[in-house]
Amino acid sequence: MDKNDKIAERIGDMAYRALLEEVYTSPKPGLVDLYSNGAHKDMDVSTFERSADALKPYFAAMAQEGIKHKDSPFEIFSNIRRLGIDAEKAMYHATAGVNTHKGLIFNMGILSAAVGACIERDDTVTLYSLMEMEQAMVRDTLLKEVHGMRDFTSNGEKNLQKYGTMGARGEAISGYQSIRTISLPVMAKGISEGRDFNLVKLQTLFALMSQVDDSNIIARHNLEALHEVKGLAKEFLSSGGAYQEEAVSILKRMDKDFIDRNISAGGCADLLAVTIFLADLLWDGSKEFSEVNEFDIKKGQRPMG
Ligand SMILES: CC(C)(COP(=O)(O)OP(=O)(O)OC[C@H]1O[C@@H](n2cnc3c(N)ncnc32)[C@H](O[C@H]2O[C@H](COP(=O)(O)OP(=O)(O)OP(=O)(O)O)[C@@H](O)[C@H]2O)[C@@H]1O)[C@@H](O)C(=O)NCCC(=O)NCCS
Ligand SMILES: Nc1ncnc2[nH]cnc12
Repeated sequence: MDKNDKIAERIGDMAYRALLEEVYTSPKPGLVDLYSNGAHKDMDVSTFERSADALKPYFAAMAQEGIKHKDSPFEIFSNIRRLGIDAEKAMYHATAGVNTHKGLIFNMGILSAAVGACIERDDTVTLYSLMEMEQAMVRDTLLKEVHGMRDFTSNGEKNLQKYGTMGARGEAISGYQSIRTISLPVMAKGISEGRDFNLVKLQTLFALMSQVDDSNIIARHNLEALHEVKGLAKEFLSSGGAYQEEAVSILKRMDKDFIDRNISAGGCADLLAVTIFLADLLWDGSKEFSEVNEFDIKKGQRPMG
């Protein structure tokens, strides 16, 4: 295995671990975790584990595409879209037809490829260089697709037509603004304060739920439900969030409520997984996050231990 294969494999492994770190975060109201299947009758933790196993080689293959075509971002994106379709098929095969990570494949696939391209081009990756590469890869193509959309079949497409919300595509088009401005700073602060990582991940999830237009909530309900969930998340955060003494009992009660009402913030769960991946990739744990803007891939160095 040559150097590039090793880097691609390491990126795939980091993506894989981020998927497991996300689903193991507990208790996540309405979502699958170690205590409950949330508002999902068709999946549990083992479904996500099987899906993550199946997807790992595809994230590595997408990183390889980034490495191979570092100077032609358009080519990277068109190549990984084909891989993305194959990854979706592998996901459905591993889960017996359940959609665990369709949206995640899109966003983690794009970023895995962008990481590969940055490392091949610069021997390192920063948040800035990563998002610059990602924008060169996807922005024009996705903007054209969204503006030229005529048939609205998927949940996200129906949401776009009905409400103008952009969902997973919107995150990619914006250079993952929700992650750059909401979740990554919360996660980095929690890690640098030495807090329990499960609580840091819960705090990060709620920061996302308080602001993100989650397609899953909209598709299952409407904008009113989305605004209600954002309000509940804001309330939870303002009473101390995941770091308050009563956090777990509050979240378990909220889980029952979300299950009864079929509320699931699958999009925010995806963004949590991507945030974990980026925190692992970009932050070596030695400095305050705000000071850090040049990162090497630290072989084996992981903020989460
Ligand atoms: C570009 C696609 C993602 C198009 O998909 P779609 O048109 O459906 O667009 P969205 O609805 O916006 O996104 C689909 C999934 O993305 C996640 N998501 C939702 N909101 C956001 C957001 N604001 N930011 C980021 N990501 C978001 C979410 O995925 C997760 O939830 C799914 C599991 O939950 P569940 O409720 O069970 O979902 P369903 O089974 O659909 O509902 P039920 O029937 O159960 O009620 C799971 O997918 C998680 O990942 C949204 O569901 C993409 O699909 C596409 O076009 N792919 C083609 C290949 C490609 O372009 N690849 C690029 C390179 S890899
Ligand atoms: N833990 C989870 N539960 C439900 N949907 C999800 N989508 C991504 N992660 C999820």
